[in-house]
Amino acid sequence: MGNLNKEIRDGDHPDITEERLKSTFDTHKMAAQIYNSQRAADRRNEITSAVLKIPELQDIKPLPFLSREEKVEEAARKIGILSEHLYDLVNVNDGAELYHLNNVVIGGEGNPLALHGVMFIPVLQAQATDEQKKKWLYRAMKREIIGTYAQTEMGHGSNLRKLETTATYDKATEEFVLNSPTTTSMKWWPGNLGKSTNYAVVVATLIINEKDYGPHSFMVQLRDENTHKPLPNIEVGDIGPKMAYNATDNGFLKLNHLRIPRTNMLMKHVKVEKDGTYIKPPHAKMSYSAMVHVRAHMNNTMAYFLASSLTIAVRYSSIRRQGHINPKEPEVKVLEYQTQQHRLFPHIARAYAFSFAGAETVRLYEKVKKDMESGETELMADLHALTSGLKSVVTYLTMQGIEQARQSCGGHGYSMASYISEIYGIAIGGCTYEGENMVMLLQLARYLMKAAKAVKEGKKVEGLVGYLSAPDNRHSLIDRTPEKSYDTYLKTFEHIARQQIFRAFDKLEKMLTSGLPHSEAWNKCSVELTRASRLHTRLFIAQAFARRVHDVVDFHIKEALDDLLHLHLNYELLDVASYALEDGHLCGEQMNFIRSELYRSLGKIRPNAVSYVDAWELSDMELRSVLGRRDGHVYENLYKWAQNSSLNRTDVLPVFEKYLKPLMMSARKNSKL
Ligand SMILES: CCCCCCC/C=C/C(=O)SCCNC(=O)CCNC(=O)[C@H](O)C(C)(C)COP(=O)(O)OP(=O)(O)OC[C@H]1O[C@@H](n2cnc3c(N)ncnc32)[C@H](O)[C@@H]1OP(=O)(O)O
Ligand SMILES: Cc1cc2nc3c(=O)[nH]c(=O)nc-3n(C[C@H](O)[C@H](O)[C@H](O)COP(=O)(O)OP(=O)(O)OC[C@H]3O[C@@H](n4cnc5c(N)ncnc54)[C@H](O)[C@@H]3O)c2cc1C
Repeated sequence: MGNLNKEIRDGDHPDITEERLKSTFDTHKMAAQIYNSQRAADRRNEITSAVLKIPELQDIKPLPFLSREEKVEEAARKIGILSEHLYDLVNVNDGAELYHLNNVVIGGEGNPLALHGVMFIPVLQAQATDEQKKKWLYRAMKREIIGTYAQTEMGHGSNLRKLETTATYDKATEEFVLNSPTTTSMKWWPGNLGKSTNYAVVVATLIINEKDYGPHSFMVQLRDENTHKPLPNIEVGDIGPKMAYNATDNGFLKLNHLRIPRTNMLMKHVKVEKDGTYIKPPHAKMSYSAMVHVRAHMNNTMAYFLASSLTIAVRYSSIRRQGHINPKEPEVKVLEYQTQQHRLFPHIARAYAFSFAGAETVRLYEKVKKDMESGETELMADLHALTSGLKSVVTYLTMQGIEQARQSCGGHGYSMASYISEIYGIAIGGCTYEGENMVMLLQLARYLMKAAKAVKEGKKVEGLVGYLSAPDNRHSLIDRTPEKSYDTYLKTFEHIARQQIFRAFDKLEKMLTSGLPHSEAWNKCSVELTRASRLHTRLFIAQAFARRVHDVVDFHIKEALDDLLHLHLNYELLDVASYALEDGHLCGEQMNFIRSELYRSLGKIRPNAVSYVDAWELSDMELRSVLGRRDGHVYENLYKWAQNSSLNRTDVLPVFEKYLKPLMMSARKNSKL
């Protein structure tokens, strides 16, 4: 039968092997849950193995030792090699496989084609007519052209209706004139816009006969296809170094009365006729599809970032020995400390939860995408609400989890050798891009307030907000049901979300009734509204986790996931319990029950801790972390890693002669006086 944990190898650090031998489940079968099928989990490993056999695809040196220019060049070099070998080597054939290939070979710091795949191609697929697809999409898919999605401006990102870049229709020439009239109207941030791309879908405010029709998408060629020089009337460049993600050239773009043909407006759903007649799309927000595409996939991206940092932290915690629990025994693995377990295990549960919630979200997204093809838009509002809430909650909780992982590695966590700080820097961009988190929570709140209004008017609501119409218990029964019956937990989460949604609703109504204009009342309620959105979203995540565990057939996998779910429900409930204590839904005794269940859960998770993270099957190449090495041999490799520092090239640096020696000489001279 072999070992249940598939990472066990001869020669590994005995402390990590000891952990793996305790596994109660097959880590590769667990990977099938995480990646949604055994086939997908197998393919990931096949792809990793194929990559490991190609020497040119390995990092030239650890990425933290590269300058920004070297990072950009290294990513482009690898993209070139990958493009040559993509099909013959590993036969990569879907988005998830490409994403994995990219993570292994290039990593999260970005590459010249990052936005090309993530937004440029999806926006053309969703918004281009068949004719436009022939012109640009197929060329883009073959990588004959490289594009990006240029929407955000220096002065406006969140409020799309105030974008200053204009696209004014000139009926006489059947052209749009694209113009950035001010400094703040420059496109600012789009990924790969700076140096890599030669095309962009530019989002600009459409003006016809002096009437503002709001943001619309236009295809703009930025650079000559052969020389890569910017075309006339176009100023384009890189916006400079960022907190992380520095292999990507996020850029600026100024358009100076640039003329493009009328047929460069993406017109699958919306049209401007030759005579300037505007034909509305079936749904006003269809042109926001590229953003919804990314938001729908962000749960999985964030789960991946969180899982990466936890793999590093948990593996390291299993070989790091420091201090004693029993003074008569040797120093313990730091993973034995309850505080370490409490710091890490709930985040492991969250990473699993995000990935299960992510799978449900992608399914809904695929359905809505298909519906939209035929002009059917009924589920767009549900999808927008769901992705807005999840995007905000998941990125925020991921940020918390990664930082806990870093701190759990002590001093070495602060070194780039852990690579956690880079993962953190990349991941937290997600709190901002694709809609700043507060802004998106308030989008969900609009949907929740509509549902609350309907319930108050005696109507029944269904779907994601169905629980608002369902019967509610005055008091939670959480400590009065058999173990592993999660319904009472979920009912308590429902109660908490429902109470907060109606609290926000009542506050808003009261202000409106007192005569306050809607936008002012909304602003005065907005903290309460964002709370409602967070609680609704956290309920959805818990439900998605429970649904997945319910559906698992394999006994050992189900049992292991059940333990994680139990931890998740108790930890998350403690985190939001004040809402339920406020109205007496939970009492002090029940809080004690939840706390003791949480501590019991930590103990249950402990023997499988390394196996839970191993099940993500993240190779050393993609983790890029000395602390997170699969074999556990951290210390000797930390020393080797430090040898890469350019400061170690010579024993004495020129700064010694230049500054330090004179400083010390003069100090010595002064002390002799
Ligand atoms: C690993 C690293 C990878 C890095 C890749 C990073 C790539 C990053 C790319 C980007 O960041 S691209 C730029 C992203 N920018 C944003 O996300 C901007 C955020 N702002 C918006 O999306 C919109 O401005 C807004 C906040 C949604 C508001 O839009 P608008 O002003 O037009 O609408 P409202 O008046 O607020 O709402 C009207 C109505 O429309 C509904 N609605 C809005 N969006 C959608 C949608 N996408 N689908 C369906 N419905 C939508 C909204 O709910 C309102 O409905 P009602 O309440 O009136 O019924
Ligand atoms: C790494 C990264 C990659 C990016 N890639 C791209 C890209 O490829 N293409 C692209 O077009 N853009 C890109 N962006 C830009 C990104 O989408 C925007 O920065 C983002 O949407 C936030 O908009 P903003 O910068 O205008 O923030 P602001 O709106 O200025 O936010 C500032 C503060 O104001 C608050 N705020 C704003 N409006 C409201 C409101 N209505 N109610 C309450 N509070 C509000 C926010 O909550 C926040 O606290 C990227 C950004 C980053 C960081």
